[in-house]
Amino acid sequence: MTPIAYCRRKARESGSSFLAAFCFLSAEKKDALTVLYAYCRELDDAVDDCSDAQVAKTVLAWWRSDAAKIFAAGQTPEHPVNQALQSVSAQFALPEDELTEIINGMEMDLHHVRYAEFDDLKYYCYRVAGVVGRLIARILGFRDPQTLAYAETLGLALQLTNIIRDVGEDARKGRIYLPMSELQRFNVPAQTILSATPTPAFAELMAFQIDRAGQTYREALALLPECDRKAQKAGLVMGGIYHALLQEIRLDGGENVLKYKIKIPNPRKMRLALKIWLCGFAP
Ligand SMILES: CC(C)=CCC/C(C)=C/CC/C(C)=C/COP(=O)(O)OP(=O)(O)O
Repeated sequence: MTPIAYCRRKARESGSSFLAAFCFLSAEKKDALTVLYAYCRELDDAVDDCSDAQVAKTVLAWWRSDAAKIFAAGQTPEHPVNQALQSVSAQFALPEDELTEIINGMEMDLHHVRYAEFDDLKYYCYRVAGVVGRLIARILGFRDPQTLAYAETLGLALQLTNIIRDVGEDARKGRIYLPMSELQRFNVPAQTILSATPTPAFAELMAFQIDRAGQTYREALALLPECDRKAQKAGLVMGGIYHALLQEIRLDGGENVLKYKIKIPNPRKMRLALKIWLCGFAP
């Protein structure tokens, strides 16, 4: 199997919310985003598949050394995803530090099961999603460098939405991403989340989290220069799909994230993608 065929299969099998956004792109950009997606997915799976943090650390160290070969003259990485990324990085001038920052983010996840302040959580989000946004923006193309700031902020909005949607699932793994200072401010003991027993205080905490994530989409969009709107359309579709997910969570009452994972059905995702591609996205 060729490296790109491997990445396509990996992306297809993931059933990600974002693949609908790739449909309207040229084959070249679609393949590049598929390779970047496969890289993020492989790293995520590598960590998730290890029940022991020490083993996960070793696996990530292997990925770090194999990914370094992408940028080392005359070297070929061993993993098919890194091999595919070698061509994509050269073609779209992807910076090494942004690609390795994603590995740093995954590693952070092994040590941090709690974040004290929102700024600590934001730093994690930058590493696992902000840089992904920047890399996506580089593949899609831009004229104004401020587009990178837009993409980084949209990455934060998406990651905050993901954290909100997955509060219950993460709690079952003993993880709470919501900042501890905010749990205290809203009088929500960690045990409420870990034992999945919604309370009025938890509902208020979630309403605050949902509002802030919504505000982050608006901040991101305000940063996108007009001249790059067309080139960045596929990223806007990704943002639109996740923004619709945030609205669903809000309409569902917010606190139900403790009980089940809210999803947008595939046909609605495709309709949304087409609508945003044709008419734009205004959160
Ligand atoms: C410019 C731009 C587009 C910025 C966004 C950057 C970006 C895609 C960040 C990833 C954040 C995220 C929530 C990943 C989950 O993916 P998943 O496939 O696990 O999601 P799923 O669980 O909803 O399918």
